[in-house]
Amino acid sequence: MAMSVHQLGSALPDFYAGIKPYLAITKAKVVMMLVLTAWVGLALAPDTGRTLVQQLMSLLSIGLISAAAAAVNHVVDRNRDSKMARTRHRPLARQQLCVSKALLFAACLAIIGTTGLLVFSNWLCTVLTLLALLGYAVVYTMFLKHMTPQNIVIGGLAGALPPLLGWVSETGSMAAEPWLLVMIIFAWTPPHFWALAIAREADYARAGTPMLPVTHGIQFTKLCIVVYTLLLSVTCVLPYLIGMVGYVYLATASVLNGLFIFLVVRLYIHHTGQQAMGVFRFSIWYLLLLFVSLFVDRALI
Ligand code: HEM
Ligand SMILES: CC(C)=CCC/C(C)=C/CC/C(C)=C/COP(=O)(O)OP(=O)(O)O
Repeated sequence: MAMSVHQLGSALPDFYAGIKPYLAITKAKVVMMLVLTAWVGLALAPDTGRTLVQQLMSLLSIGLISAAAAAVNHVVDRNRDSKMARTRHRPLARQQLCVSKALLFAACLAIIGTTGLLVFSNWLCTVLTLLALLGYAVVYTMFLKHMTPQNIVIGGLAGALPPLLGWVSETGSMAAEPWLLVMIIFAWTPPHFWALAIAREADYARAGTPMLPVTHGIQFTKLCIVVYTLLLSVTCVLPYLIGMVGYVYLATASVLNGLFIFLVVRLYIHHTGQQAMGVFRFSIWYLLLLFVSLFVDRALI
């Protein structure tokens, strides 16, 4: 029987309430950023004559596998998440979604994503994306995160891989250029995360997670943030130096790096929790604008 407009109007909120917990465990905004960086890797790769549909389906598949990794992270961390103010509202921490449903959802995302990559991309891209999934969901979430304050430095490699995944989805082989983009995200991750960890230090201490500000103190963490931000600024110049991109990128990167260095040095000198959150929020804009500038630069050449 056809549904009336009135019935449809009341069914839609119910449907949304049903899928909301599933959406929440995908870390959708982070995944969108990961897909953007994969897209840039794809756009900068040599043209191999693939169709737009093949390219978009490859990016979608990388996004689905990343979302699966995020869902597993929610399952594994549900008890610790329930002890932290920032994460205690999460569906698994609040027992609003059960483990088996979340794992089934993650498996579906991973299977659809893997099939998508095999059909629309190539085996090397598929294997590397699955390695990134394991790197984040197993190596980082199950082991490193709870073992060492270097957790996010080593585990950060998984989140840094998407530009390489995008490139390889296009070419079927690795090259130095996408590795430079991986290195940029790799160097960006510690300032990105440690700024937040400083602001949320008490939360991490309560959950017993050995994040750097908890184990080595806030002042030392701020020093590490400054060191990684300087390393990031140097790494950012490399794509220009090897002729991969031009002045639009270089100018954008210079302004962004200048601002980032200013903010982290200011944080080092006089610290407030508010400034640490400012650095964290800026880090997200930084990566977004840097990768958009790579894209624009290439489009203008
Ligand atoms: C091991 C590596 C990383 C760690 C530990 C980390 C940690 C975090 C944490 C704890 C948050 C806050 C989430 C919240 O408010 O609940 C966050 C937010 C975010 N991260 Fe990362 N991150 C990492 C890597 C990345 C990577 C590689 C990207 C993208 C390329 C990224 C993009 C973002 C974005 C866009 C947000 C904001 C999300 C929002 O507003 O909901 N992160 N990150
Ligand atoms: C296939 C592929 C590219 C996989 C990468 C997957 C992925 C979602 C990486 C993002 C890294 C991230 C948000 C880490 C935070 O985890 P956390 O547990 O420290 O943060 P939380 O406390 O907010 O959960």
